[in-house]
Amino acid sequence: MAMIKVRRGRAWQADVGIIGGSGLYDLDGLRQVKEVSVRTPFGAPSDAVVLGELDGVRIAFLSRHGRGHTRSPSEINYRANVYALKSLGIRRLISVSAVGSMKESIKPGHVVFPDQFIDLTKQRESTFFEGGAVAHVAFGEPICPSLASHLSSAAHSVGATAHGGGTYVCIEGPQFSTKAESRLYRQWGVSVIGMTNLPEAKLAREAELCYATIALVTDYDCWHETEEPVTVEAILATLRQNVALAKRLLRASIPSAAAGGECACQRALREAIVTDPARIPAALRRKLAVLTDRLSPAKGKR
Ligand SMILES: CSC[C@H]1O[C@H](OP(=O)(O)O)[C@H](O)[C@@H]1O
Ligand SMILES: Nc1ncnc2[nH]cnc12
Repeated sequence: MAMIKVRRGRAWQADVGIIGGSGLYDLDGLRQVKEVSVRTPFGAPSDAVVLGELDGVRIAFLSRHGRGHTRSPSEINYRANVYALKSLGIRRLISVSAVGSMKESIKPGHVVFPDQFIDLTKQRESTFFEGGAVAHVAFGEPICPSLASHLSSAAHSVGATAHGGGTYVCIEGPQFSTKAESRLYRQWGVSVIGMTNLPEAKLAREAELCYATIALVTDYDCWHETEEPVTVEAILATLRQNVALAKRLLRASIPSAAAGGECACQRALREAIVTDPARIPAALRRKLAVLTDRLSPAKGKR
């Protein structure tokens, strides 16, 4: 396996990053595949990044929990994952995730493209900016509407039953919710429940990446009166049927997603860093360079 330390001299540039969640540990149809073990100043990503070409688009694929599913949602180093993909040059990041449904009409086997989040996590590192550099990015629209619309169009073309929009409540886990919690989230009007996407979306925004999620519905959590409460066994059984669909959907969406123009997500840091640059220690500036290089006067502040 190639070992690369990616900082400024980027050896291989990808267009689109994909983070595969539960059940999606690889991609079909990738050509000229190589694996790279990316080191980041935030530690090690969940696994090696798989690089390759899919229908002419350069892809960087990372398994969120690691191949073999070795990291729980609380143990995933989201910062290293997003930083590693950013350092490979991607501008768009597609997440694929298993979720529970919080509405009767959203059935196991369906696909949801959430556009909002509620954060109930408790112990996640969800910013790159700390220790002497402070940034506050806008997060009112946490999902890139343009990327989500490419995914949603592709969903129809591959025959998926898809729901556009909806709120994803992100719990800490790894335990599933209690019935009281599940009923409460339903009162909040959320559409789906999961344990991973919120820190990733925050970090993607700080990394100026367009981010959108393909949420594969696997269960009705534990609120449903007549369905069995969620179990891992049931989730994996539904995923076995759905992963092929998710792969087809990815393949159908990637060419148009990659061809999309620049959008506001890719300028998220422009007005966000409040710290006086003269006060940011040189070592921290180097650590953040992959994220902030574009903003330095030499590269032209857009
Ligand atoms: C294995 S079921 C619970 C697990 O699945 C989801 O993960 P991901 O978003 O990576 O597909 C959920 O958030 C839990 O981590
Ligand atoms: N019911 C559920 N709760 C949390 N995460 C999930 N991932 C898939 N189903 C889930």
